[in-house]
Amino acid sequence: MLRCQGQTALGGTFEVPFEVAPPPEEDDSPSQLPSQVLSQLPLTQVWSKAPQPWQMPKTHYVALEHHQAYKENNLDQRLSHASQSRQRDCYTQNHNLTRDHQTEGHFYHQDQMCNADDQEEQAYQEGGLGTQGHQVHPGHVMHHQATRDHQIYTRASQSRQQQAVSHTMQGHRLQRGRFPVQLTSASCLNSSGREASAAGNQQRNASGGGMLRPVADIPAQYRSLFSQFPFFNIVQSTVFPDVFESDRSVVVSAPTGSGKTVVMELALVRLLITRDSCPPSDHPPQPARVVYMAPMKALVTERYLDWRQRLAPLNLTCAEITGDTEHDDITVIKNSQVILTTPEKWDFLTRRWRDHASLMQAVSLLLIDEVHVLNDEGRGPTLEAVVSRMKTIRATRPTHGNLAASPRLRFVAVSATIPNAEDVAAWLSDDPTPAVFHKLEESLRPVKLRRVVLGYDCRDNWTDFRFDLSLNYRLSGVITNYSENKPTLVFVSTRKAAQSSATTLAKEARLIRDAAHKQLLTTVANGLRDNKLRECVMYGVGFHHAGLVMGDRRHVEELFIAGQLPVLVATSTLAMGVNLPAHLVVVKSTTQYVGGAYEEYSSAQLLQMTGRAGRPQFDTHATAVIMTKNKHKVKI
Ligand SMILES: Nc1ncnc2c1ncn2[C@@H]1O[C@H](COP(=O)(O)OP(=O)(O)OP(=O)(O)O)[C@@H](O)[C@H]1O
Repeated sequence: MLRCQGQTALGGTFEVPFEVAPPPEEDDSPSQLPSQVLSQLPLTQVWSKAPQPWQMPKTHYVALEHHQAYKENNLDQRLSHASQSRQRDCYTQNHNLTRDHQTEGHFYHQDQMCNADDQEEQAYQEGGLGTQGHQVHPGHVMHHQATRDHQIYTRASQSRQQQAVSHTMQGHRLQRGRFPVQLTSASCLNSSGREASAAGNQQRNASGGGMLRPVADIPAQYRSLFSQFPFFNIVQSTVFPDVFESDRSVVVSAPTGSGKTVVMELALVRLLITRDSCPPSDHPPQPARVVYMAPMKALVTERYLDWRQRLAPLNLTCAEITGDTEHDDITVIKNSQVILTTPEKWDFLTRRWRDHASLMQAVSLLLIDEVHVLNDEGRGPTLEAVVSRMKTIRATRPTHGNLAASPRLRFVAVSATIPNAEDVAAWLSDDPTPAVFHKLEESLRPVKLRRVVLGYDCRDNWTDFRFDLSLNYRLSGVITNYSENKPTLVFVSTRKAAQSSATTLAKEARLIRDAAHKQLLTTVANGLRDNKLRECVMYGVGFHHAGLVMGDRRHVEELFIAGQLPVLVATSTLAMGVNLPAHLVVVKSTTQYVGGAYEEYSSAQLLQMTGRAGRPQFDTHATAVIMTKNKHKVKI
């Protein structure tokens, strides 16, 4: 009888007895982790990321005696990270693995290793790693092996695993699509309202739900869209069956930075595949169109710039149609397959839709980003009107013989902060095919986020403006304490505050790394139009708000994304979805000036702002610091 030990999220320990099944005699197919073990695991425990020995095919089965070598050599050691194939070689050659001789010279640095005591932290990171694919250490995922008294971790090369998934690794078979990352039961609620346990999840979805789906599951001609990573992350993999393998409308509520753009791209590819699958003779007069709607022009522009480039190889033409663009919008729509717009602009364009009925009826996919604006008193009604009108247009659509050639209008709505995803799904539903919803919890955020709330005194005679000003002088200390010398984004409520905070920081903080850094910043600063911005950038601080000319904004964004601008102070409008991620996010004061008075940020606004913390490509963890009045501290 073996025992698996570990720590729970609440700091307690757990111990689960289990037996290891003997290696399968005849059958080469993987067996499963004993269900009694799974059922006893704490909910917060992210479990193994690679096949356990008892899940491996016979030829991969590793007798426990070989693990004794690990155990004896590593009792007080940090954990070893070995590529799966190397491990197999080691095992079959019965190598004794020593600390410095692991994996035939493939020794991993101490800082890439973890201690069994850090199991929960590591498990969390691995959840992130699994979801990011390349997060903790590019190309590696964790293989988690329990022994009698000690947890031993090994790392398996992700690329090897991918090969295994595609059945090419040394001729051994692992089940396609069953990339071994399991969801914690508390973290996933599907539209049937059931929580799925790790084991239950596997059973629920034998086609691979609960496992990371490889990009190889997408037909080859569309894979270029997902070339940056080998696997869809845990959020994307969870919704994959509903988004990519069905035509139902879907609502996805998932944490900030969890890759919801890819979810929309999966729906887009699904539409292309459906269209491509039918003979050209069956096609209706208008080609199928996709409309992407986001509540902010900045977000639309960002998506347009990205998709224009990435969708071009798929022969898709994108068009950005917002209030800012001045051209014959209808002609532009006719000439494009993907239209990126705001609800307000689409509302305007579709009011007289009967004048261009066939054009509007050709919209087959409506992607709604940041769908939580439905809850916004000002903008919600417009979005609601647009969706209702699109439903009407859908209802009037002539049906062509071949459904694949003339797919129904499908809605895919995503957000990080939609509390009532089920209501939105019900609203988007179509009678024969009700929409599904997925609510994925914060624990699935790829980059773990630490939230710190700092309270400050506000004297009785101070106005909110005065309090806000006083925080300028605290910023430098907060950044020094929490940034780990990594890029920091500071959110403020007004343009004026952005400029004044940046100016104070430029005077107080020491952010220049060396002479070369100074030189680079000076060169960029000299190209900026705004005098104040120029002065600040020289000292490593930028500010960003709608009052700046577009060129200045772009330069500052690029400098920040490149990691050369240590601090960027921005107005809170930048928070929603715009991809300027930082290691540290500071929310300087929780009040904003609206309609002539100060009011507290809503929790959704705070979530959007703090959600910018954590750059999946660079960070395994991130920090968000919220600076507020002492009296408000408890409320946040
Ligand atoms: N499967 C994946 N593996 C690795 N990185 C990924 C994966 N999917 C997405 N990413 C990266 O994660 C980052 C965040 O993605 P995205 O902007 O789509 O998140 P989001 O959920 O829309 O966030 P927000 O709610 O903040 O707008 C991007 O840099 C993207 O390239």
